[in-house]
Amino acid sequence: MAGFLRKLLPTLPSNHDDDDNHHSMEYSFAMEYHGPPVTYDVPLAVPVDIDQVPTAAAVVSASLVDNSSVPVIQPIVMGKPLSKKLVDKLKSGSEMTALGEPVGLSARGSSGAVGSLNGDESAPKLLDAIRSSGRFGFSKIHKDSYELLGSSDMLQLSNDCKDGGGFEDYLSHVSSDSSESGVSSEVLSSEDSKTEKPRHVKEPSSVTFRDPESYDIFQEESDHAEARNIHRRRAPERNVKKGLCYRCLKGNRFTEKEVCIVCSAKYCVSCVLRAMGSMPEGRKCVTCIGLPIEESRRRTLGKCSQMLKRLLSDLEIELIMRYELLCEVNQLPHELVCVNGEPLSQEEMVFLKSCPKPPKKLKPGRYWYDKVSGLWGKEGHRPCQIISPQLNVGGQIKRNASNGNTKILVNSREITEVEHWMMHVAGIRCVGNISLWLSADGTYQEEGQKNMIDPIGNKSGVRLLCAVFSLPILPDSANPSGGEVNDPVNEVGLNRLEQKASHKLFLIGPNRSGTSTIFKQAKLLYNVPFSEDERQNIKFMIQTNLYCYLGILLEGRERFEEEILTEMQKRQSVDEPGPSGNTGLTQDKTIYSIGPRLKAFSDWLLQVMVSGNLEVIFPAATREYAPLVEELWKDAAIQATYNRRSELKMLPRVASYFLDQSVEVSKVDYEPSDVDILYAEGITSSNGLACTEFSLEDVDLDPHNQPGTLPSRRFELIRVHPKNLGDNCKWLEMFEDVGIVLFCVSLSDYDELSDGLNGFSRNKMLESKKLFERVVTHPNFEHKDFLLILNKFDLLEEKIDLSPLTKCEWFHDFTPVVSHNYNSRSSISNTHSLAQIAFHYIALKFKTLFYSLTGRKLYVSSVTGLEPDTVGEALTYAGTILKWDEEKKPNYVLCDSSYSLDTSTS
Ligand SMILES: Nc1nc2c(ncn2[C@@H]2O[C@H](COP(=O)(O)OP(=O)(O)OP(=O)(O)O)[C@@H](O)[C@H]2O)c(=O)[nH]1
Ligand SMILES: [Ca+2]
Repeated sequence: MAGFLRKLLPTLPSNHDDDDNHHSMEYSFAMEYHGPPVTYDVPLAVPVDIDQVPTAAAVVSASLVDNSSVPVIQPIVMGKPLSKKLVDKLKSGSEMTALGEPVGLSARGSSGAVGSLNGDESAPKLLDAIRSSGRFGFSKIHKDSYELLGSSDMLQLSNDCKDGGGFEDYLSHVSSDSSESGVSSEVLSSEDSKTEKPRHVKEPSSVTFRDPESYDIFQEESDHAEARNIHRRRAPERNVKKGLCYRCLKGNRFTEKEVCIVCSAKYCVSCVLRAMGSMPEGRKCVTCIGLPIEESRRRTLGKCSQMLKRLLSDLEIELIMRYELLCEVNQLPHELVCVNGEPLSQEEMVFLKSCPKPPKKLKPGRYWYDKVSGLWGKEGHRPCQIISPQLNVGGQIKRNASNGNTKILVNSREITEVEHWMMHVAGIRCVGNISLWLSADGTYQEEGQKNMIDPIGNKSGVRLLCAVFSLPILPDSANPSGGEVNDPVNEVGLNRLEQKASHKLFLIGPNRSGTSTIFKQAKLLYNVPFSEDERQNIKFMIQTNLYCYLGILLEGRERFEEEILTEMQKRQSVDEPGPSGNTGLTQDKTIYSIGPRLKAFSDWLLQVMVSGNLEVIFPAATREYAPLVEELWKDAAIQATYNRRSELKMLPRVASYFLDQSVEVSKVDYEPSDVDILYAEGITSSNGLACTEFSLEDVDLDPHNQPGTLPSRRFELIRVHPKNLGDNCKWLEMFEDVGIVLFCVSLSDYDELSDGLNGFSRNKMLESKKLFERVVTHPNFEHKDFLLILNKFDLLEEKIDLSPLTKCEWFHDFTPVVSHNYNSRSSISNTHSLAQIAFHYIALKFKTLFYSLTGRKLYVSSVTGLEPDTVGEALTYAGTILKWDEEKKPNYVLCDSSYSLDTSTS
């Protein structure tokens, strides 16, 4: 509208003055008079006070437009390709009157359709697409909607213009307009077109009346200064009630809608094509054409909704999505990306984006870049990817770029704790004040030294870590590019973690509380297969454990044998005092005695165990010793020892499960079953960290919902062994983005002693409590939900009758009122067993403790890790808690997911 005013009042200051100078202006200006004084009255030219000129205010609310019959002057938007009808009219030279349809020229320079054909590298492709499509039209569009130019029309038109010599100028005029000031409400005026009108084009009238319904949105011309900074310009905010279509103001939040990538206006299926036109820059309201996109929508570029796909043909969609991705105005503004403290120049941005491995999902922001290794991350954060090294972009990397505090310098940058931990896990031990060089091929080198340290990407444990922490994976010999291709862990881990918004469940508990059992149970429960690698590891672990169990048996055997021999000697000395020279060798034999061959094996095995080398020797030695295991197991002495296994404190409960099938298990070709895997002690990866993903159907908070109709959510279960958390659990800080902490405590701990260092042992429940306190109070978990898993309920049931709970001093006030019905379990009355009462008591102890530490509520589950049901219930519970959390937060999700909502309407 300001443009319109300008035509009437040529003296108005205009931000197009520069451009206007190119054109022959037919205005006359009054000059200041310098001549002699005059005697007659001079007619006064009163300066125009702009504020006094009556103008119609722009309609702000679309609701006013909706049902009014007032003719509305609509700004003409230049970003629209000419409609077929219009082109015909232009060619035939027919009168252009008040048009019942929107008018536009595809002439917005680099941002419009024609413009992108001129300037864009993709231009040939786009042209080809248009050419090969022959007559290209939005065939599916209803009624009087817009049509994209057919190829011949478009070429014809531009030829026409070239002949006339004016259209090109016109294009450049408009394009400089759009890039400098970006005015989207330019009015095609008689003055503008007088000198540059295309040959066959009749002069359009200066005021164009249009269908009041064609646009709801008005944009005021931005003021001059503001307009020069294209990135600060935004489409105006509009007050449309949530859920309504911005054009027809109908619908609700479940109505399928398409969103403008600039102003986030949402349009329903019947309005979207009218509101967005032919989309020369992708999905933008026509009034938003030429404006930079809303950065938060960058990730949705090129991702078309189902709704649009139904309205348009595949080819049209493809083209629009390509415009959306490639047109210049939608590109990330280079100066908004800062690398090592310096904003990028246009050239640097091109450099960065066209290198072999450009940063993925680049957004405006501040980044650091290690040119030597190619590591790339957000300023103040750990590395998040590896891009091509040696790019000449940004400034020099700073020591504190990633805000590390390890005193370990890698390529002049102080690395973060998580990187330090990774190096630690990878076997690169380094402590304070060391400076390393990490080259792009993944080798470390100490500054000033020649020897290389192995590429750390090689180790599978490290890869897993990288995946869990979304760290980039350094290249290694098998995968020199370090890329994601052919990299299963990275593929499955890193990428998936990034893509799916999965909730992280963080499982932790003291040694032997059963976290690995629960982890494995979850995998079995949700059918997450164990990888070949994992199976192999588990097999080796089971076999190694078997030798350990055998060792414990053999040690027991020795003890039992000695006991009997001492007994016998005592008896002998009592029976026949005096020198005992004539007692035969046969008398030394007991039921616990073994032959020399097995004795030699036994001695060797026990020696190995004492030296702590069991894991080094096995499973490699399995082939060699398998026959001996069979012989040993079948030996009467071993069987006799095994029968007294309850006296062997060292022998874990699960041992008998594996010992019973020791012949099978010891074989080279042994394949562990699911139950074997579940019962196996220890977990696959040596660093005690494991993660798995699974889906859970959404927990039903609404009782009216049909079962099975709920969407499922992705969960990621991460299990960490406390021994890998360092002193005072300092590594916990790396698990900042977990959704909920599952803290596992074994209920059977209460009467057990830990085998503490230096012979100092403590009650295990108190140890568990200590770790619980440490984790709960860790600053990282300040606002996290905690679900306490009280595990091994079966063991509690087993022993509570024999061993009172008060054996643990923390539980000194446990005085259950055992009801009279307690012993008659069949009684219908709702009596709790002593174990259940104890469970509730322990749960309350932890809840009280948690509340005193955090002021929040602790959730508790009773679990038997070896039984799938209880584990499943606990995990579902964790999911429900997370869901409650989401419900508590304002619901942005529904509105923003309007792309994907596939609920059909009208
Ligand atoms: N009876 C019974 N045993 C269980 C239960 N959960 C785990 N266990 C056993 O307890 C032992 C320790 O369990 P893990 O899952 O290995 O414990 P952890 O927390 O991983 O501890 P680490 O062994 O130190 O890694 C294993 O022998 C399990 O089979 C349970 O609910 N009931
Ligand atoms: Ca274990």
